[in-house]
Amino acid sequence: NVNNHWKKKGIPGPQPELFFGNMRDIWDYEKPRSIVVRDWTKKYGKMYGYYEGVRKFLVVSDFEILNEILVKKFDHFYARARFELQKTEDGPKTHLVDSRGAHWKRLRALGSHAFTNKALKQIVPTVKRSAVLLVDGMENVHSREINTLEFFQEYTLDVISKVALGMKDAKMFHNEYVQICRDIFSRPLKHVITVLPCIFPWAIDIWMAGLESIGKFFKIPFLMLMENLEKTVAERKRQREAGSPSTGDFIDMFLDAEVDVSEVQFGENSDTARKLSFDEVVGQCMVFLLAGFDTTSISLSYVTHFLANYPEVQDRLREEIDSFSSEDMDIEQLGEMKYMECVIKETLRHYPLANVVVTRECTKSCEIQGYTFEVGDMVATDTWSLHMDKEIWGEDAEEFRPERWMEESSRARAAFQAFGEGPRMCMGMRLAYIEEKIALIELMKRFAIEKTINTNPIKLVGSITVGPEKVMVKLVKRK
Ligand code: HEM
Repeated sequence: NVNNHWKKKGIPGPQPELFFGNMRDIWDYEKPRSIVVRDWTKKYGKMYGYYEGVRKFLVVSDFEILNEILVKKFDHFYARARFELQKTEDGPKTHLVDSRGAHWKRLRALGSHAFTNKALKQIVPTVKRSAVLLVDGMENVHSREINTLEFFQEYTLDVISKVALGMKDAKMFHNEYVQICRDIFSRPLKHVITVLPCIFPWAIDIWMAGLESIGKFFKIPFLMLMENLEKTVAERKRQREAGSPSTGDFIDMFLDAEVDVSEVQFGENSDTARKLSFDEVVGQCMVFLLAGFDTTSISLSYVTHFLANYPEVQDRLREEIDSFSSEDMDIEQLGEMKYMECVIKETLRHYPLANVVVTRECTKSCEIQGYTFEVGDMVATDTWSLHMDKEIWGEDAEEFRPERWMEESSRARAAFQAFGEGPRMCMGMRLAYIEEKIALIELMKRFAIEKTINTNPIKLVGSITVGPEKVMVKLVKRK
């Protein structure tokens, strides 16, 4: 019986049921998987097992073990666990987030062109313009009570549409991608499309082929997005062939990018292409669009929730902002905004919204702290528990206290894993900080954020990420 796997190994965990395993506990959009997993950790400890259908996950929130898996023994765990909807082998359309081994290494190396210091510097003016449009939009709301999440979704999509897809004329609040992206992220695990492959993973390749053909007749948000992106990239290729100059956005960067393959041999399968194929360029754009949209907007909305609840934090942050002349704000100045960084980090410590993506699959057997990991074992990280661990963060771990980041501490840097950890950690972290900082500067220069009767509590929802259903606050114009 596959659902006996953990029991046989002496690993504790919630009792699975036939076929579904523990899936029925974690498949609701209204009861995010990460929160259920965190509650299981309280019951079963820092290492336990559960099942998504017959997919077996070992949940880890022990810092030392996580550090081994994500950093020190990365060469034994260089693959992310396959998502429910992922083919068994990498193919020409496999994108960065899903890819493995040499293929991943090459996509990562080619994608990193988008996040060099030079590239980020060029992005700053675009981000600033989007931030001003954002607060203009907020000012136009009559009641002054707003759901900040909705606004930040418009903002992050505006930024990423412009810097990644070169959509210079994208109109904030009228961007056709917003709804498609919202639909993609609100798909619960509890859907026949995802549940069946968890129960019958051996049929995944047939299932995926079927989905691709059905997708031509039904409006599946993800496939609609891919179709749009394919058209955009094809159009850009045509323009370039006709002699148009580079626009400097991610599409051009990816079409230009080349990598020296001798440096990127990795894993068991080799990959010798130097450039990205058409499908890979489309895949990179999709990954950056989706990864950049949801995470950053959710993170910003949580920040406004805390700022509304902690006026003293808000005052201190505003003091910092006012002490900089924001007209010529560049990357260096943004880097000097230390308190701002503490506020963002402390928020992400409380709400590590993307931990579902921080999974690994064992690719070479090894032993860690007495436990033997076998090839194919899947590890899910419970960042929510790690971030509230009193042994690491102290007795006040559950308090929202940005100052903790300024204090001397023997805590390992890697104890903070909102962006994952190790060679496979988030690629867009620096862009996320830049976007968040610039949005908060513009927002707080213009408004004070106040609590209303609808601010608390926030309800957490999600499947791939965990976000607030909404964050209601009142914006009061500063004199
Ligand atoms: C607050 C905002 C963000 C958070 C909390 C976040 C979090 C994460 C996490 C937890 C992972 C998995 C890391 C791991 O497995 O160790 C990840 C991966 C990734 N993120 Fe982010 N992210 C954010 C913003 C962004 C942005 C703005 C972009 C790009 C535009 C981006 C691009 C990526 C990519 C490409 C990966 C996959 C990396 C790989 O597989 O090699 N992220 N992110």
